[in-house]
Amino acid sequence: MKQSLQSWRHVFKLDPDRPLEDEVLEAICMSGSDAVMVGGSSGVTYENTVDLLSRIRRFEIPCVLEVSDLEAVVPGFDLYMIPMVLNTSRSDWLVGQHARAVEQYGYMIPWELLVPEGYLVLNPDSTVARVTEATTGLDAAAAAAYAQVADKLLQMPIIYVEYSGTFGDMELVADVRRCLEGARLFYGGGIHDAETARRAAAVSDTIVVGNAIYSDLQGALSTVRAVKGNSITGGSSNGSFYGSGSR
Ligand SMILES: CC(C)=CCC/C(C)=C/CC/C(C)=C/CC/C(C)=C/CC/C(C)=C/CC/C(C)=C/CC/C(C)=C/COP(=O)(O)OP(=O)(O)O
Ligand SMILES: O=P(O)(O)OC[C@@H](O)CO
Ligand SMILES: [Mg+2]
Repeated sequence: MKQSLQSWRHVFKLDPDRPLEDEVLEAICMSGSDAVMVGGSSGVTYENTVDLLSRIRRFEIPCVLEVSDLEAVVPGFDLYMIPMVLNTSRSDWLVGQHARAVEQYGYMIPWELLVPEGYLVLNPDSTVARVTEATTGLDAAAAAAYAQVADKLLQMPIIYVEYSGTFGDMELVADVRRCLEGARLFYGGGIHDAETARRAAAVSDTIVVGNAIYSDLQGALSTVRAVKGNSITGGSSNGSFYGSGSR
C-alpha cells in the first residue's frame, strides 16, 4: 500500500546528535504536530538514533527516520525518508550513496517503507550545503525547474525546499509549489514562531521545524498551533499514514 503523508501539515525534526530533556521531548511529542522526523546532517550514529527512537516510542506520534548516514539506519521507524539532493554538484548525494546502500542492505530493504525526498538545498551557510556541495544560488525559475524534474519526470512524492538554519525566500517557495503537479512540498528552515510558521505554511504543504526546538521551545510549540489551529488532537494518536488528505 502506498504510504500517504498527504495530511501532514507540521513536522518536528529532532537531531539525535543534540541533547534533549525528557520534558522537552514530551512537549514536542504531545504538541499536536503530525509527525516527528529524526535526522541531522552530521554526528548521527546508530547509538544516538536508537536512543532517540526508543524515547520517542513512549508516545504515539508517527516517527520517521530521515536517512543521512548508512551507519545510522535503525529498524523500527514508521517510514524511512531518503534525501536525494537535486542541486548537488556531486552525484554521490543524488544517487551514489543510495546505490551503495542498496548493495549493502539488499533484500533487507523494506521498499514499501521508503519515501524519496527531492531536496533543494538553498542556504549556503548550512552544513548540509557544504557537505553536499549544493549549488545554492538558484533563482526561483531554476529552483522551479529542478522541482519539476523531480516531480514530473522522476515522480518523486516530496520536494523538500531546505533552508536549514535560516528563513528562506517565500516567493521562491511559492513559485516552486505553483509548478508542482503530484509532489508534496515540504519547507524547512528558520521557522521559529507563529508568524514564520504561518508564512511558510501559506506557500507549502508541510512545514518542518528543527532548530527552534533547541533554542526556543515555546516558539517551536507555537508553530503547531499556528498551522493546525483547532485541528490539534493532543498529538497522542499515531493515526494512519493511509489518510486521504488533500493539498
Ligand atoms: C532493516 C532496515 C530497517 C533497513 C532499512 C533499509 C534502508 C532504509 C536502507 C537505506 C536505503 C537507502 C537508499 C538509503 C540512502 C542512504 C544515504 C546515506 C543517502 C544519502 C542521503 C543524503 C543525500 C544525505 C545528505 C545530507 C542530507 C540531505 C541530510 C538530510 C537531513 C538534513 C538536511 C538535516 C539538516 O541538518 P542539520 O543537522 O539541521 O544541519 P545544518 O542545519 O547545519 O545543515
Ligand atoms: O532547523 P531548521 O532551520 O528549523 O530547519 C528545519 C529542517 O529543514 C532542517 O533539515
Ligand atoms: Mg538542524
